[in-house]
This record gives sequence, C-alpha cells and structure tokens, in this order.
Amino acid sequence: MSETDAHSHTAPAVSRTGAPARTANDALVTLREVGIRRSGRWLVRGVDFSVSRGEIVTLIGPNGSGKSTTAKTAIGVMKPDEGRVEKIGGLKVGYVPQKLSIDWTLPLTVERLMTLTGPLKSAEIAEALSSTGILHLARAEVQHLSGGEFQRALLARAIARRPDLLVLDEPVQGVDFSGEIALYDLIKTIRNRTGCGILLISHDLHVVMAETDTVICLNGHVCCRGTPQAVSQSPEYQRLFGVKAAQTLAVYNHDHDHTHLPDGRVLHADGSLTDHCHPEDGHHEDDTAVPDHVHDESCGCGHSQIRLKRLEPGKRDRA
Ligand SMILES: Nc1ncnc2c1ncn2[C@@H]1O[C@H](COP(=O)(O)OP(=O)(O)OP(=O)(O)O)[C@@H](O)[C@H]1O
Repeated sequence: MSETDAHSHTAPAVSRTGAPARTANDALVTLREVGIRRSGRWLVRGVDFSVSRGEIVTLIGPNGSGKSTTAKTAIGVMKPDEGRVEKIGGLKVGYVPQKLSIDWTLPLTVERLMTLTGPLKSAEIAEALSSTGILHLARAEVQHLSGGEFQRALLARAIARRPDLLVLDEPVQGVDFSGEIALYDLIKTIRNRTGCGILLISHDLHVVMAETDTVICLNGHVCCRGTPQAVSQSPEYQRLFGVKAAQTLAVYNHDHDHTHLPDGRVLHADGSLTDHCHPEDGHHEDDTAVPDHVHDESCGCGHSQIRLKRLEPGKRDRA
C-alpha cells in the first residue's frame, strides 16, 4: 500500500511507516509491503513492519482484520502474494496458534503436549514448564487444566526450543482479567530473560500491557502504529474502535516494588528484608491506587507481587 492510500493517515507521534529506531537494527523478521490474496480478495495488503530481538510488537484490530494472517505470513506458514518477508538465517520460531486441534477425548498429559511438535529432552521440558510456573502440572491431563494453565502449557511448548522469535496469537484467550495481567507479565519476563523478539496478537488495546514496544493497528492494512499510548490517541484507532473506546481505554502498567526470595523472605525496593509483604509495612508505594493489586497466593499475605494501575490515556506510569 502506498503512502498516498486513502486509509493511511499519519497522526502526530504515530507513524504509518516509521517504526521505532530499534526495529531498524537487528530485525529478526521484516515484512515489506506484504499482501495476501485468497478466493479473489485481499485479506491484507501493504503490511510493513519488523520485529527485532528483545522487542514486543503487538498486532491489534477488529475480527477478520488480518492479524492471524499477518502472523502466519511472518513465520512462513502463509506465502505472500505480493511484497516479501525477510528473516535472519536460521531463525527459530516458537508459535502459539489461535486455534489448536486437540482431540479432547484422548488422554494427553502436559508433558506429552510439549513433545507433539517434536522431541524435547526431559530437562528442556522441565525448564520450560518451570519458567511458565506449571512444573507441578507436568503429568496433569491437558483436558483438566484451567484456561490460564492451558495457555501457560502452550507458552511452555513454544519457548522450550529457545526460539529467537515468539509468535503468540491471542495468548490470553479463556483467561480471566487477573490471569491476563499475570500472563502478559510472564511474556515480558520471557522476553527480558531470553532476549527473544515477540509478535503478539490481541483483539484490542485495553489488554495490551504498556511494556509493548510497538502496537500495529490492522484493518486489512496498517492503519497506524506506535506506542500503546500513541496508538490509542490516533484518529485511525479512534475511527476503528470508536472515540469512546479510546477515552475509556486503560493501558495497564505494573511495577514490582518487592521480590520474593527463594527462602520465603521479601526483599523490598528500599533494600530491606521482611518475612512477609504487608501493605501496611510502609515499603509499598501508593497502595491507594485503584485497582491497586490483584491477589496472588504466592505472596502469602493477600497482597500481590503485581500492582495494577488504571492510567488515563496518554499517561505513563513509572517504568
Ligand atoms: N485461507 C483463507 N482463505 C480465504 N479467506 C481467509 C483465509 N484465511 C483467512 N481468511 C479470511 O481473512 C480474513 C482475516 O482473517 P484473520 O484470521 O487473519 O483475521 P484476524 O484479524 O486474526 O481475526 P480474529 O480477530 O477474528 O481472529 C477473514 O475474513 C478470514 O475469513
């Protein structure tokens, strides 16, 4: 799609073509003016972006806007009818598809699910399950997992082979709100720990965590792109999702003000150690924010490691 296309409008701080500087270097995969045509119609056209190491790029857009098509094209499952996809040599991809064909009537353990797409050593399985917090479910039947546990199992399978690029097509489906936040937090942790690039698909911006580096808003073509805050303010996003959506949009940020040590003690941001984390112990910052936290059983005190803040559009919390 050309720059003069009627659907391409450049808004302040949201560039139709200008991805952040970091994407120019070290790109794992780059889509250049990609178009996919099926049954005589263009599903997407003029799609242009890259994902670099350590970068989280999120595709948002309405149903049928071409998010999955674009992700599949990025990893080579679909071939472009115009434009091209460039990848670094030997690119290793981990993929969590939107739909999975599993025969739910057959017994299938989490361990077995991990190896359905190829062999893995037990140490690799254990490490991946441990990273996603479900090592204790290794022998559990997949059909008995909760929505959040199942998504964690799929994530574990995708990261087990240490991919350079992780492609996650709606990784929070079937997960409740606090579970969504925890999963996005986990995805960010994986990115921070491994340095992989992540291409994430989400329906809309309100669940996209502020740590997403670049949001690309699709509707058969790239409507706009930029940071979550910038995209939420762009005329293209507001046209697509409605001004009300942008006004009521909350980009959720969280910050860890304490760390749980292996021995059960809690290391606070000010360097002090306590046996528990109590909101009233004076270490927590601004616990009056609404909503200020979700319950996390691992905390042991009814207070969460993850604190949530509903931000007004355009405002950014502490990193
Ligand atoms: N192989 C195909 N042949 C024909 N049409 C297709 C094919 N694959 C996808 N489509 C159509 O392309 C459009 C985009 O589909 P896609 O799954 O990429 O959208 P999406 O943005 O991921 O949607 P959703 O949010 O509902 O998951 C849809 O109208 C879909 O019906």
